[in-house]
Amino acid sequence: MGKPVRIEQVTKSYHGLEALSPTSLFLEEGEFVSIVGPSGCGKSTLLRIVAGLDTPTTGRVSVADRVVTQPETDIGIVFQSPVLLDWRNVLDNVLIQAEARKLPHDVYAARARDLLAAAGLKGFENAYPHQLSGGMSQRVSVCRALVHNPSLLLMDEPFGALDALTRDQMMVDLQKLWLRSRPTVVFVTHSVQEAVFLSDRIVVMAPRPGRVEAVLDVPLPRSRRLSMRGTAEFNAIVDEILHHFQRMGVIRDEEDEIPENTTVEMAL
Ligand SMILES: Nc1ncnc2c1ncn2[C@@H]1O[C@H](COP(=O)(O)OP(=O)(O)OP(=O)(O)O)[C@@H](O)[C@H]1O
Repeated sequence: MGKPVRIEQVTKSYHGLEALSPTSLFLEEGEFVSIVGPSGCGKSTLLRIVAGLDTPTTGRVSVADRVVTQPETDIGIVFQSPVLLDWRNVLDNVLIQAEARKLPHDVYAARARDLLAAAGLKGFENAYPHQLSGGMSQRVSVCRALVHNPSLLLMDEPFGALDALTRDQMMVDLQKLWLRSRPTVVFVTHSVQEAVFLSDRIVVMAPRPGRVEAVLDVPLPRSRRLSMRGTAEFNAIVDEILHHFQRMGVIRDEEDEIPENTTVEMAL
């Protein structure tokens, strides 16, 4: 189970310019929270600060009451690009995290195989990165981020480079993997539908300077199925988020209204 994360009045300025204005957020243990917002609103900055890869200008982040002051070790991170090592096979790429933490190889090799099977990669353990599709490579990255059973999983547009069908499958698979161990998740995405499908709560961010515009609950039952995207409950939440972006002037259409069931992938 994941640990709670407390973000308290965090700001970030670069060269005197405020990229992120005071941001506070509390993530409960095992909660899946997505951050959506236009380019440049500080999503990646906030994620890096939570990971301890960057320091806030003011404010602080704590994970289970311990203030983050350096790169966290009990976390898994997935970026948009899979960053696999070409000379290591799939299993050995997943095991990098375990090796870096000097964890027992046999135990973690079994766990890696189990995760790969759950991610639909059974039979590919000995394949090399150049033999994988983009979706398969990103599945390997997700397994690598989870193999040491982290209490916090941070994902920065992990499916952004994938085609729509692969993204759909990745959402389903990620939900399945998350439900197995329930780490606390911060998931940055430009896809409103992806955020609604996966999240317990969604943070809508506004740009210049980056700030939290709204936080929405997603009270849809789990485990969620792709067909849920056709339901009124699902689309009401999508519409609510889109209206926030309309109000901010981030998206517009000709009549300045959002048509029913609009799919906004990357208008942001
Ligand atoms: N190292 C840096 N030096 C100077 N400015 C930076 C640096 N990193 C980020 N910024 C600025 O901070 C702001 C927020 O950037 P950030 O990458 O967090 O946004 P984002 O919401 O993740 O954007 P995107 O969706 O395009 O990835 C931007 O205006 C960016 O130019």
